[in-house]
Amino acid sequence: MTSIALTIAGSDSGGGAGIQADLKTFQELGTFGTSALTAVTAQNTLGVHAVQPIDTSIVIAQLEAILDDFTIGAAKTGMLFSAEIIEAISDTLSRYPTFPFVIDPVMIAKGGASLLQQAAIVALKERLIPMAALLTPNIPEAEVLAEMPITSLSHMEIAAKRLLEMGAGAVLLKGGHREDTPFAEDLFVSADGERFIMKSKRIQTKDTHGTGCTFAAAITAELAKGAPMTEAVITAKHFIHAAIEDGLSIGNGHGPTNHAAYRLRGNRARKDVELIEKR
Ligand SMILES: Nc1ncnc2c1ncn2[C@@H]1O[C@H](COP(=O)(O)OP(=O)(O)O)[C@@H](O)[C@H]1O
Ligand SMILES: Cc1ncc(COP(=O)(O)OP(=O)(O)O)c(N)n1
Repeated sequence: MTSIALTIAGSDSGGGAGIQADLKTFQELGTFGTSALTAVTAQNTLGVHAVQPIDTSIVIAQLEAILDDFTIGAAKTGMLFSAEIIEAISDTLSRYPTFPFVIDPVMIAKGGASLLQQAAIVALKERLIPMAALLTPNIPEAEVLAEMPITSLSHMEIAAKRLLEMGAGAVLLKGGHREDTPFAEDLFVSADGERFIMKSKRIQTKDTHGTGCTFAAAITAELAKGAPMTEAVITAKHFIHAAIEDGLSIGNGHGPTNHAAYRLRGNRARKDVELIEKR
């Protein structure tokens, strides 16, 4: 049976992040990708030049077209831009059968451009996070949502707990932005009381455009295929590690991660580059 995944996100004309990264990742992990576009960005490896949100009626129409026809195995969100778009997504999804829903609370692009209006943060917290099977903030996003600074693993623990209290089924707090460790350490906690850390070496590279989108899309693809949440996030960590390690040095800024790397390695984790630490 074909597993179908859905991304609700913005377009990155440069192809490294956003809808493009999500669809490539869905394909690489053997799922059929569908998409509802929330915004168009004129973007490349150097930054975002322009942003045009999609009219909410068109966001709703895209979701209805997909959900009226397909059985979605899992979905994710990326760039959502405005409170109006978030509310439209929440209202529309509420009218359909549920599926595992991954919220990647995208706020700011690598070059500093805003991908979420300040006024949309309340809508994100109140309307979308309670619908999430998994919330995947990076450190700056978790700092905004949990309203606290995060500079250590113990801060991550406190913030993740606060985010769980907002109603998500689980939180994967990504540690890529940590400066106090040579590791890329992500903390997973769930409302069911599960907790573990996924730890890999930090790769020295500038080619990390789209890491967050790709990671959340890989989790979504695995969930769409029916993997339990824990297995989905572990497989996705291997996927993103390979994608960063074999990152593409194209363009003049931060090159994109290599979505094909995990498949080219035979869809297997390499023990020498990845350590999963369960506590
Ligand atoms: N330099 C790196 N080396 C290895 N893994 C990394 C590196 N940077 C980020 N990661 C991993 O990539 C994933 C995305 O993380 P992060 O960079 O924190 O998110 P975002 O792209 O949303 O800012 C996480 O699993 C993180 O640990
Ligand atoms: C259209 C669009 N959506 C999301 C992002 C942010 O992507 P992310 O994976 O967090 O990667 P960086 O921007 O940090 O490289 C984006 N840039 N564009």
